[in-house]
Amino acid sequence: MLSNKWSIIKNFGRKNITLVIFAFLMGLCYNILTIMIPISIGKFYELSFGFSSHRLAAFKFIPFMDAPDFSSFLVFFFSLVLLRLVFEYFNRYGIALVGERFTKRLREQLFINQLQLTMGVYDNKGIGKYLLRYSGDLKSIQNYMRNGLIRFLQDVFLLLIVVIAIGYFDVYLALIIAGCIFISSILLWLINKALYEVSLDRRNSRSGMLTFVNTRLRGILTLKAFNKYQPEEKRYQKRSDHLYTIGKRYAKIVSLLQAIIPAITYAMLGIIMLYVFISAKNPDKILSGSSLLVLILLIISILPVLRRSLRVSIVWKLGEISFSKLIDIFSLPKENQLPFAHLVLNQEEIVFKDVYFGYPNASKPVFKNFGLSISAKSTTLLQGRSGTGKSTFIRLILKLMSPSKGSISIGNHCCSKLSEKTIRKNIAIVSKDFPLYGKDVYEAVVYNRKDHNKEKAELLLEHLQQHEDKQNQLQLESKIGDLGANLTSGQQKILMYCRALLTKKPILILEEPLKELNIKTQQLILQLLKSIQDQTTLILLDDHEVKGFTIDKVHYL
Ligand SMILES: Nc1ncnc2c1ncn2[C@@H]1O[C@H](COP(=O)(O)OP(=O)(O)OP(=O)(O)O)[C@@H](O)[C@H]1O
Repeated sequence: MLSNKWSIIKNFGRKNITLVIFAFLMGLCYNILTIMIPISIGKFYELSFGFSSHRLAAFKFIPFMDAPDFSSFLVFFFSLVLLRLVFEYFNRYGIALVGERFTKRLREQLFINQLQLTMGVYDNKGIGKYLLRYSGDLKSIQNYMRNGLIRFLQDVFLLLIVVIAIGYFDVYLALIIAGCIFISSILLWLINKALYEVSLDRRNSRSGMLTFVNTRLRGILTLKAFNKYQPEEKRYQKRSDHLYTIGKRYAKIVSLLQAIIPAITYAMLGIIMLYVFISAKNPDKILSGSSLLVLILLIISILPVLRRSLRVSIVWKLGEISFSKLIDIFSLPKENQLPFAHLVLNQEEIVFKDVYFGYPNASKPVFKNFGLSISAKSTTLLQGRSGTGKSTFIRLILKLMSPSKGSISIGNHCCSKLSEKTIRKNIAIVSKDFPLYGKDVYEAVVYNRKDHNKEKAELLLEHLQQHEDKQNQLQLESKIGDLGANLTSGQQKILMYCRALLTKKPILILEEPLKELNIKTQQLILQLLKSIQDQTTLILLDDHEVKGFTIDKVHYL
């Protein structure tokens, strides 16, 4: 759906058609009134000094052009000013709203998209690449929508009607102006092309620096503990120097662009003056005082619009870069492309058949022809030393990763045919690889925050903490810090149990089930597990045997 820029824009346009038409209509009215003001000044000139121009009479269809006296002219003139104010306000507001709505939609899609990317994508480029980014891109895209698209179309339309209005007074002059605009556009398009290359470099270099800082800050404790300030400073400085060099190149081209646009517009005025001077020698072509005044005012009133239109190609180019970045993200592989199915997998056997899995950047696979079957409502221990693949097993069963060969199935359902959400609805986990998440205990253990869940959570938490020291006991309101950083490892483990047990899912996976817990809490947990053993498929992963518990099957990794 979001495969290219135009499909994104069209999609938005379709859903916001009323707003877009409103902004355009307001712009149209505002443009017409902008042109009517210089024309009305010509009328003022006629009324005040008694001149009369047959060319100005061509605009008789405009109400005030017929004004018999100065006072009725003034009434029309002030109505014109007032209407222009109203239309300009609604036009600007409409365009701004289009920009705001467009980026709102994009940033929401971007957020969901980044959450839904497959694990392989994060592993490939580093999670930092997908964090806290894209605000600059969204700004360029907003600018593209507002100034590059809607306002630009409006400006072109205004320029067109002004050139036509000038054509009423003098066809040759209108052609000269149109020619000048055309030549200037080509010249500026060429300069902007050079600017595009530098802009691309500058943006990539800036993005690289953001990722750099992000990674350093995430590892800040190690940096501090091992006194790594100096090498990091040097690396950062190197990147910063590179960005400065690109910045200088960018500044050179932008300065040229900024200086050349006014020069072009003044040169155009010069050409027009030359034309008027030459045509003044031809008695047939002499323009009356009021027509000349209207012409000058028309030309002056379009100068800012002309400048804005000539600058637009950089808005397009920057928007283009940002759009292509976002489209790249939208086209990365995502989870849950398969439909969600309401399946309760409490009677199904879990089977790993000839599973082959290796991490993309690792030299040897973690699993090679790995086979295993786990009966429903049984208790299985997967025992293996560090690095034998316990965490990888969890990732595979949760479909965070998929095997390159072989299959994983739950009952008759092959996991490759089930959406990730369907599978995860049936599995609860206690593992250090899935840290606590939320600002307080309640948020960390309960997903559905309805009142009756709060009571259940409170009771279970109290039960699980009965053997903990008073000062270590947590309340639902206790703050947990970033990913549980404020808590001891024992408290974290208790909350992980609380989170897993509250969901009452048919499959429960426990990595190192008793580690970090005091002896009495270990006994408590074992009792609790025993009480659910006959309704739950329990999978324990540990590097040694788990005592005090009936295990149906042990599988050595
Ligand atoms: N993202 C990754 N990229 C490359 N290799 C990885 C990745 N994650 C794990 N590995 C490698 O895969 C192998 C299995 O790792 P895994 O984390 O599954 O082991 P484990 O049994 O859970 O170990 P531990 O008990 O120490 O957590 C290890 O050799 C590890 O180095």
